[in-house]
Parts: sequence; C-alpha cells; structure tokens
Amino acid sequence: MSDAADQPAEDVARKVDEGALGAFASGVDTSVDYPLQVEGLEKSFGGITAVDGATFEVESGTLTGLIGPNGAGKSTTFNLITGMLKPDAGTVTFNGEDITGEEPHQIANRGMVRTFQIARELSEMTVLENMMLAPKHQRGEALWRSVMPGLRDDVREQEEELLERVWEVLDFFDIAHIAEEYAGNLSGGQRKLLEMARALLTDPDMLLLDEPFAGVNPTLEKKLLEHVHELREQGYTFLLVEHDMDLIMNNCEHVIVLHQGSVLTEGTPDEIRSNEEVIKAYLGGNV
Ligand SMILES: Nc1ncnc2c1ncn2[C@@H]1O[C@H](COP(=O)(O)OP(=O)(O)OP(=O)(O)O)[C@@H](O)[C@H]1O
Repeated sequence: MSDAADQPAEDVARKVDEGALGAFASGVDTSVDYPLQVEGLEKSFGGITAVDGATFEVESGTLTGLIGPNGAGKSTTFNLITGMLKPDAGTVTFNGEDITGEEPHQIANRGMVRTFQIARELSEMTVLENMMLAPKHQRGEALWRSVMPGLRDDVREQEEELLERVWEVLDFFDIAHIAEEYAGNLSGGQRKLLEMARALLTDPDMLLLDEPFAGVNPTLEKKLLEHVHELREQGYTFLLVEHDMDLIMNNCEHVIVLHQGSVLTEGTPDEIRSNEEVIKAYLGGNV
C-alpha cells in the first residue's frame, strides 16, 4: 500500500528527479497538491442524467480509484474530464487552471491523458511505429520549430530525442524486445502495456486509466501494477476506473464512490469497504 500521500512534497519531487525514467520523468509537476478538481459536474443524454453534480479532488502523487455500480457515471465523468464530452454544468480544474470544455488534445497538452485502446488500423503497425505516432501534441512544442527552414537541425534533434524517449519508455514497460512486432499480434496484457507506454510518451503529469486491467492475465496484471506504483512513486498522479474491487482496494490509497452520477462517499479502502451506504449502492454485492 502506498505511503506517498503521507510524504512531504519535497520528498516526492526528489523521487521524480531520481526516477527510473530519467530526464523525461523530470517534467512531472508535483507542485500542486490537488492537480484535478471536479466541481458540480453535470451531463444528461436526453432524459438520462449520467452525471449529476459530481464533485471531487484527486491528490498529487496518488493512485485514486473511481468506483461505482454499473451506470453510476464513471465513464461519462472520465469523458467530461478529458474533453471527450462537454459538461452541461460544472467545472474541471487541472493544475489550478480551468480546463472545462477544452478539446482532448489541449487537455493532453496540459499534461492529463487517458489511455486508449489501440485502434484497429494501428494493429497493422509495429509497436515501435505505434510509439512514434503517439505524441502528436508534444508539450512545449512550438510550431515555428517545424516550419522555419533554418531550424531543421532542431527538428532532427527533436526526432532523435523522441526516439530516445520511445526506447526509454519501451524499456521501462519491458516491451522493447517486441518493438518490431505488429500490435495486432500482442497479447491482451502486452496491448495494455503499449497503451500505457503511448500515454506516457506525451509526458503527462496525470494519467486516467479506464479498466486498464480488463482481459489481462494475472502475471501481466501484476507487472502492470508494479509499473503504475513505480510511476506513482516518481510523482505521477493516477485516477483509475476499475470493476475489480479487490484490485482497487489493494492498490489505491483513496477511493471515490460514484452513485447515480454524484459522489456517494470517499475515503481509504478500509473506510469504503465498511461503509453501509456503499454496500447498499452495490445492492448487496461484495465490496
Ligand atoms: N452517449 C450516451 N447516450 C445515452 N445515455 C448514455 C450515454 N452514455 C452514458 N449514458 C447513460 O448514462 C449513465 C451513466 O453511464 P456511464 O457509462 O457513465 O456509467 P459507468 O459508471 O461508466 O457504467 P459501467 O460501470 O457500466 O461502465 C447510464 O445510464 C448510461 O446508460
């Protein structure tokens, strides 16, 4: 179980500098205590209210779980946070700035990304090619760098840096040895590793993971979790939607429970496990 939340911010920041991912991890911004703040978020589809005043914060450097029964509004909340959907009301604040209604690429540029399933057309490309395509919107990238003729060296330098980083991330996720493999030939777990590797290439501070362990065998699940914990120790912040309750309870230091589109309660796994309201919301399911 994590203890990062209890550490002073300087300690977390120091870990970032010493991180296994070297220079590229040094971009993690650990200066904000609560990088993600969601306030009164609302979204309806016709007559169905999917998100109904959801309000919560995610603490820096934590692995926070977002749980709730089927239809509670978890996916819609993720979509509202990451700009895939526009809210009817409410605000999303990231690193102290209002990002409500911004486009997904703008939000990714700010350092918040979600993992995506590898699209079918990308299955016909190799792992390496998938990685090279990933960071379409590099943070800090200035357009003039790529269009001014006198600055071609800069572009080449950027490409070299990208390739170096690609190998660094592939190494980190132990998938460098399958760099030339077609993504379509990967196992479910290897695909999940690639999805996370692609997300990490965009140099985020915060990752939103939607069911990252679905269809992953126990060995790779363990490996994937180790990577997540390692990154969290380096200062990355995670918000995780996952149906496997044991996995949430054993790995998250903070759990937020959504029910009928709003936050029913939140707390440590132990607090959530013994909460009567949560048990009721799950209609007697095992929590
Ligand atoms: N595009 C849409 N059009 C109409 N209704 C939608 C749409 N997206 C979500 N809903 C409805 O909004 C509610 C919340 O759905 P959402 O997928 O966000 O819940 P969830 O907690 O992620 O569910 P699950 O755990 O089953 O994935 C559900 O009643 C769902 O049917």
